[in-house]
Amino acid sequence: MKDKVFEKPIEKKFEFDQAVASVFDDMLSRSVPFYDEVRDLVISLILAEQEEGKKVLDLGASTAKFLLDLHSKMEAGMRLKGIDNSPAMLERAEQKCRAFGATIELELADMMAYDYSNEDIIVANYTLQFIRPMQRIELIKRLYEGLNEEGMFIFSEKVVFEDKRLDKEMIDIYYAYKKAQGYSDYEIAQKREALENVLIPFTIEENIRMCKEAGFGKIDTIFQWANFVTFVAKK
Ligand SMILES: C[S@@+](CC[C@H](N)C(=O)[O-])C[C@H]1O[C@@H](n2cnc3c(N)ncnc32)[C@H](O)[C@@H]1O
Ligand SMILES: O=C(O)C(=O)C[C@]1(C(=O)O)C=C[C@H](O)C=C1
Repeated sequence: MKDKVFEKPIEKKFEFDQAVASVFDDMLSRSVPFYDEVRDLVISLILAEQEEGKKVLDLGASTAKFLLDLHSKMEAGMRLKGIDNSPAMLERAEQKCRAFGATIELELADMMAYDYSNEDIIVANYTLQFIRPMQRIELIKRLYEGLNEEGMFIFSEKVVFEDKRLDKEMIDIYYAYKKAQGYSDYEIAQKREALENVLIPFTIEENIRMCKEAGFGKIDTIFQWANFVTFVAKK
C-alpha cells in the first residue's frame, strides 16, 4: 500500500502505529535512500560471517523485511530473531514470516528492557535514532556486554553534521530525494514536524564515540549517502 500518512494535517507526533505499519514497506523504500542496497550490504556482511547456530538479533525489526531477506539468502542454519515494541509492526512481521514459512523468532519487546546475552550479531537499522539520547548510550553499553567476544553490532542511522551549513544542505538534498520519490512538499513538511524530537539523529562522530565509550574496539562506517550512514562496531 502507498504511504499517504502525511497527506493530511498531523494530529500527533510520529508513531509506529497501525497507519504507519500498514504502509511501512512503501514508506521505507521511499524515505530511506538506498534502503534496499544497505539491506543487501548488511546481509552480505553477515553472510560472510555465517556459521551454523550463529545468532542474529534485529532490533526494531518492524515488518521483518531484513530478517526475511537474510533468511532467504543464508546457507548456514543461523538463529534469526527480531524484537519490536510496536504490536502493529510485529503483527505484520508474524504474518509475513508465516506466509514465507520462515523460521524466525519474533518478540514484542522494548529494546531498552531486553536481556542481551550470548549474542553473535546485533543489527539495528534506522532504529537507535528513536531512542532518547541518554537511554541510547546506556543501550549500546548493554549491547556490548551482551555480545560474544567476536560479536558484531551493525547499525544504520540518519545523522546530523557539526557544520550547520552542510547539515542544512544535506537536509535539503534529502528532501529533494523524498520529492523525487513522489512525496509532496506538504507531506515532507508534515512528517518533519511529526518526527521533531521523536527521531533524534547524532553526528557520525557521536555515534562512533558512543560505541567507543561502550567498549567497542573497532568502529567503521561501511556506507554513507548524505545524512544516512551504516556503521559496524566490533568488540
Ligand atoms: C524505522 S523502523 C526500523 C526499520 C527496520 N529496522 C528496517 O530496516 O526495515 C524503527 C522500528 O523500531 C521500533 N522501535 C522503536 N523504539 C523501540 C523500542 N524501544 N524497542 C523496540 N522497538 C522499537 C519501531 O516500532 C519501528 O518498527
Ligand atoms: O527523516 C525523515 O523524514 C524520514 O522519513 C526518515 C525515517 C527514518 O530514517 O527512520 C523516518 C521514519 C520512517 O518512516 C522512515 C524514514
